[in-house]
Amino acid sequence: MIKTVALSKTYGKVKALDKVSLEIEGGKIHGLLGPNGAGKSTLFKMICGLISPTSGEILLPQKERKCVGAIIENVGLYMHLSAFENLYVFSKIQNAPTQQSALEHLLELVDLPLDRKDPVRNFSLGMKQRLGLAIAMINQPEFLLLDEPFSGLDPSGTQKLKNLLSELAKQKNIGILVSSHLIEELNLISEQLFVLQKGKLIEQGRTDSIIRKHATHYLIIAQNIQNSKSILGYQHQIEGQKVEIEISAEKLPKLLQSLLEEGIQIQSCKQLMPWDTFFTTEYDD
Ligand SMILES: Nc1ncnc2c1ncn2[C@@H]1O[C@H](COP(=O)(O)OP(=O)(O)OP(=O)(O)O)[C@@H](O)[C@H]1O
Repeated sequence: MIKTVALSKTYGKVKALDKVSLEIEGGKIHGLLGPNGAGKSTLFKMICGLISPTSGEILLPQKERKCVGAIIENVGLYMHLSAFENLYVFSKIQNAPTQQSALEHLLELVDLPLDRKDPVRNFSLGMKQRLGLAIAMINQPEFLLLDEPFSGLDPSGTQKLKNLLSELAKQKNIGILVSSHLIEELNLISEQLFVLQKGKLIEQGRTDSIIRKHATHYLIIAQNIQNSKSILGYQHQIEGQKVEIEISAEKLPKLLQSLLEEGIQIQSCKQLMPWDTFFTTEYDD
């Protein structure tokens, strides 16, 4: 298990991380949800030993940080080299085995073809991410820290990476911490969820229960929503064609039915989490 105890990092006046205590368990995928600037990369960098905490502690299962593999910010690949050559160079740097069989095993582990000899600049983003994962696996770590690994991936690339991470957690008993600013990316793959906001851990628990607990806010987009009388019975806020409404999941179908009967042309209806609202505010600033 990796444990952080009241971990804090201050840059001048900015509290990048404020007394964060969490545990990463073997064999499980943990999600780290937070908007830009929440402190996700800072947390990853401190666990990897790239920066030191201002205060607090990080307890690792072994003294050596070799038990942790990571992709932080982005995958630094040698674009002019092949996947095999990249693995060779990174293994050499890390004093790990460089035999063909060891490197091919890593390629197979992340579902990359063994017969691609061309430079990785030709690879899709998903393939580059999976190669980054293979590099993070060079020392056969017990834990993986992946900073925004789904960023920029298309749905199929995202699904492939999700499957791969689930397999690594289950089959190799690896404890994984994956960050994202989108709940959709962490829902279904992460068993445990940590929510960071302005350096503070504002929620932690089972991902499904956190989502269920907050499942009372919806965003409905409809052209003539301002004409609706049905929404008046609920706490709501209208902005143009959008209405943010507080309603239980059980009552929602009835409301949608009433809207249709009123002739409201619904374009979409999406469940909102508190952090969705928070993130929107952040982006608008
Ligand atoms: N080296 C640094 N010097 C000064 N401030 C920093 C430094 N690194 C990070 N910060 C600040 O610390 C806060 C947390 O940054 P961090 O990069 O950890 O957030 P993040 O959640 O990873 O965001 P993003 O998703 O944008 O990468 C931000 O306010 C950021 O500007």
